[in-house]
Amino acid sequence: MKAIAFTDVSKSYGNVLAVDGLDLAVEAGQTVALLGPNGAGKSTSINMLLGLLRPTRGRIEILGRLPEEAVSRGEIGAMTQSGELIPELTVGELVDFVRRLYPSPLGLDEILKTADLTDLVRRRAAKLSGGQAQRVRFALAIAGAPKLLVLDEPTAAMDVESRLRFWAGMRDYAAGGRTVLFATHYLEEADEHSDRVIVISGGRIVADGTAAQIKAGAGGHTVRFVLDGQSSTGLDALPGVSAVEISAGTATLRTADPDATVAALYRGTSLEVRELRITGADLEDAFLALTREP
Ligand SMILES: Nc1ncnc2c1ncn2[C@@H]1O[C@H](COP(=O)(O)OP(=O)(O)OP(=O)(O)O)[C@@H](O)[C@H]1O
Repeated sequence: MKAIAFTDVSKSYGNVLAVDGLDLAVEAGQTVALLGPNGAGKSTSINMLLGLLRPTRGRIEILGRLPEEAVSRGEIGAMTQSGELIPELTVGELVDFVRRLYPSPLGLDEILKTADLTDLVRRRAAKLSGGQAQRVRFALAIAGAPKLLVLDEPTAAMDVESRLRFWAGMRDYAAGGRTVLFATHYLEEADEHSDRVIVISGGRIVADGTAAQIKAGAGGHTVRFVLDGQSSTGLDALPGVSAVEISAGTATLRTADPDATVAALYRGTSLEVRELRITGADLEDAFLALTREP
């Protein structure tokens, strides 16, 4: 049984097609990053997965059930982009209150430790910083020991320190064989904290694999050098080159064979090449290549 199964799922808002025929299967135990630019359809997909929105077409199953059923059985924990905390309650009261609503919750101490809130247990919610409040939302999401944890841009309000603590907690939680799906704009988070990256753009999946596979699929390497005012004519015909961009006097060549490209650049052109740099494609290059508007 799959943890998440989308079969030909679409969602329209009036005449805006937000999600366009999504097919997606996630095995139990995977940690999946959902990556995409603004408006790609990430939140819409997550809200359908949580049973908060119904698809216009297609079918969604979570752990073999309809999303609403999985939610009502406490099998999905979620951290969405909104969600008010009750300001008068302390962190400890709030977490304990929510965990008691579930049939087989995690222990209070375990939740507080996983979300790194032990030192804040007596702090009132009204006095929490943005990053601390996000860690409380994370604690509430894991309180019922859900088999599937869904996080929509979980680190949006967090500083670097809070992010590190948050990801350590998420990894602890996932390590117990649970399934995690998180949406993010941060490529490095997808790279570091997931074992599968799904890139969506315009409501469709445009790439699906490990971060390494997606990087490799983006055209291998980048050769950059300072071109200044010299002509860029012919750069796109150099061996291996699949794309050329000129920006602020710098030429960026995407190439499958950086050695051949550089050799031809020196031997086959009369350009004065300065500050040459060769890099492997990173996830950001891949992401931009995959989600560029046609
Ligand atoms: N309630 C709504 N009514 C009308 N259009 C909507 C609604 N919610 C989302 N949309 C549109 O659907 C598309 C997908 O939006 P969605 O919020 O799912 O994207 P996203 O990938 O989560 O974006 P972001 O990264 O900005 O949160 C966008 O074009 C958006 O404007």
